[in-house]
Amino acid sequence: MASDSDSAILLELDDIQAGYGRAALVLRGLTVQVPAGAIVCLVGPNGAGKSTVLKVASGLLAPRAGRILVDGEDLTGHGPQRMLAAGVAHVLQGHSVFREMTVAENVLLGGYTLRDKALLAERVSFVRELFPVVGERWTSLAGLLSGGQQKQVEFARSLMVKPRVVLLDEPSMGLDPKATGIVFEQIVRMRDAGTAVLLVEQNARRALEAADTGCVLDLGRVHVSGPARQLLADPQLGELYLGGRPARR
Ligand SMILES: Nc1ncnc2c1ncn2[C@@H]1O[C@H](COP(=O)(O)OP(=O)(O)OP(=O)(O)O)[C@@H](O)[C@H]1O
Repeated sequence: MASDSDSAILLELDDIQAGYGRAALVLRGLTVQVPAGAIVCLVGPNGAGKSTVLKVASGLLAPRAGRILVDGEDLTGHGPQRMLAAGVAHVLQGHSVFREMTVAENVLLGGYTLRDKALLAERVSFVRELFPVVGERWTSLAGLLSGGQQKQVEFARSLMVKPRVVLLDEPSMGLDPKATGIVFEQIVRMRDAGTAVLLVEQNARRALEAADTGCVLDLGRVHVSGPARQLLADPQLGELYLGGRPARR
């Protein structure tokens, strides 16, 4: 029988090997666990395979070996549609709002599979409350919003189907420090509202400050993992992976 701590694992990638075409493997025995209600952050050098981990988790890239478990159910080999139905939503790198559509239209695209009108209305009010700017700019063209606001529209769209875990690929990409701060506050709010988060970020220090757990990727595996605060305080990791020494306390 699973122990309490086992049963709290929502998403598990177990000993994953994955790569592209005939090229060498990118992931070489990678294991990551995302507990329910937690933010797990993957950090590592450029090209370490962080985005590849998310693609495997959402079914965009089939692993060559290893298992993908959602709430203990083995979903290895299933595509994005099945993974989304199981509660795994993927917010891709870059900007994916439709600029010529309104915020409302963008968000509602995320709920197009919801047949139940009452449920759709409930999800709309949930995301409008969680992301106030989405509610305030509901009828605006999405292209008129700032980069950070557009990112929140993407988050809102991904939450329409009430996922259990959201995969976020470089959410701060292209944002200034202030907008980055707001986006990370919203990620914490998503977690506090009950959605687990698996996050990939270049801005490793800022991401680890928001995260519960950090995993450092190197050579296609998780090299070190632990409480995010512990990783932030480790001078060697700071030097190697986090762009310099941690701030003195
Ligand atoms: N669609 C693809 N086809 C072929 N190779 C790819 C593809 N996507 C990524 N790769 C290769 O896989 C490796 C890992 O890429 P990935 O994007 O997962 O790394 P990353 O850690 O997210 O990098 P970055 O921090 O630069 O975004 C790289 O060598 C990259 O060139």
